[in-house]
Amino acid sequence: MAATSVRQVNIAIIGLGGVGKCFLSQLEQLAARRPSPKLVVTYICTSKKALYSTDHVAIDFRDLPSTLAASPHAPLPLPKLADFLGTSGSKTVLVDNTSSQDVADAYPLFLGRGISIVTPNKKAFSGPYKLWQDIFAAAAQSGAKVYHESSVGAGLPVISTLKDLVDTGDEVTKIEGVFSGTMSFLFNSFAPASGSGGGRWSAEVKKAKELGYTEPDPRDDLNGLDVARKLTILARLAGLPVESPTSFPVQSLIPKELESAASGDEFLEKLPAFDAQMEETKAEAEREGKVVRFVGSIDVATKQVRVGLEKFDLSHPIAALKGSDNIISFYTKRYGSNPLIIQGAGAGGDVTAMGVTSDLLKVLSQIA
Ligand SMILES: NC(=O)C1=CN([C@@H]2O[C@H](COP(=O)(O)OP(=O)(O)OC[C@H]3O[C@@H](n4cnc5c(N)ncnc54)[C@H](OP(=O)(O)O)[C@@H]3O)[C@@H](O)[C@H]2O)C=CC1
Ligand SMILES: N[C@@H](CC=O)C(=O)O
Ligand code: NA
Repeated sequence: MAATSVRQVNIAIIGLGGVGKCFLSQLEQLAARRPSPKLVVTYICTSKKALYSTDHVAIDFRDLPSTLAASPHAPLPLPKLADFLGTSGSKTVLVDNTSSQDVADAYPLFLGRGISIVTPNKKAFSGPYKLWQDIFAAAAQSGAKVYHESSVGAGLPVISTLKDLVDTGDEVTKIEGVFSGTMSFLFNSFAPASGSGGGRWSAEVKKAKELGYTEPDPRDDLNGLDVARKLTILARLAGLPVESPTSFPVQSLIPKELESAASGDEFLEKLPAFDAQMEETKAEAEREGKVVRFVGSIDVATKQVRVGLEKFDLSHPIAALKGSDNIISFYTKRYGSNPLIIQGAGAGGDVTAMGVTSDLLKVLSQIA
């Protein structure tokens, strides 16, 4: 019997933080379970260091991040990286585990060179509408694939579900819910529906960062921009050409006095002095027998997108969420008045990396 040939796909990884490390561990397990195609990691970098060799030899990533810290290489500039990956002679998938706008802006370049992309980074898909168009045009032209499931709801099947609804001809009329793992965690612990417990707002923010739920700079969660980015992505997939995440009303929870904080660390240090503001927001809802939660909605017919605080009865499913759970309801013509609902952890390294790894599997099934 003839031996089965083992095809090879090269993998390049940018970003090795909370999500990147979990992705690497899932990749190792995947490679062990599935001998074909052979997955060869040829490039890994953080913002400071890179591991690669000019002859595209497989990187042994078992001793990371210490080997990476000891590497003499700085990351390749992105156009050089596109050359390096585009000339390897093998199909290549770039995994962007950063929240970098620069890396996101280079997606059309990579895709145009035939390099597929999987990523939890929201910046490319929620940036200027022109970038969105360039990304999908470059992919269509070269045949490279681009998947970003974890850019909304972490590993929850939010994007794939919305694409399936649209691609099968359903009409999405409204999307609403809790889209931030950080905001969900903060309000579920600061203002639980049970009424008991509830730590100080600033302490809960610190905890959310330690648990790996927040953006690298937690102000990007608290100013509502992270949710606005997710709604921009979903609105575009539902057919609304939203120009940017700042083109609709977004409520910020950053105290006015801290808007000019020089860094995320300075912001966290000064936040305890403003706990009374969130205590008042919580108390106001309690006086009405409700809890406050941070939500978003897209009304496709009226083209209205909004992000901010709302009060909910204690019996409402949004009031009863736990931990970092997201809940996302899709109202469509087919589903009528009972929406299709997706609920579960919406932040955290492992669940986010799961979305990235499953995107990689989708790409492999099409290119290898
Ligand atoms: N954490 C979560 O629950 C979720 C995260 N996401 C998204 O996943 C992505 C990663 O998040 P997370 O792992 O938590 O973030 P981290 O801050 O933990 O890690 C980011 C990594 O990216 C690297 N990096 C940043 N900029 C660059 C650059 N220009 N070139 C190379 N490397 C760079 C950083 O390197 P260095 O260490 O040198 O700075 C670091 O290794 C983000 O886009 C986030 O929005 C999506 C859903 C959920
Ligand atoms: N910071 C984000 C991470 C996932 O997108 C969140 O809290 O939801
Ligand atoms: Na998702």
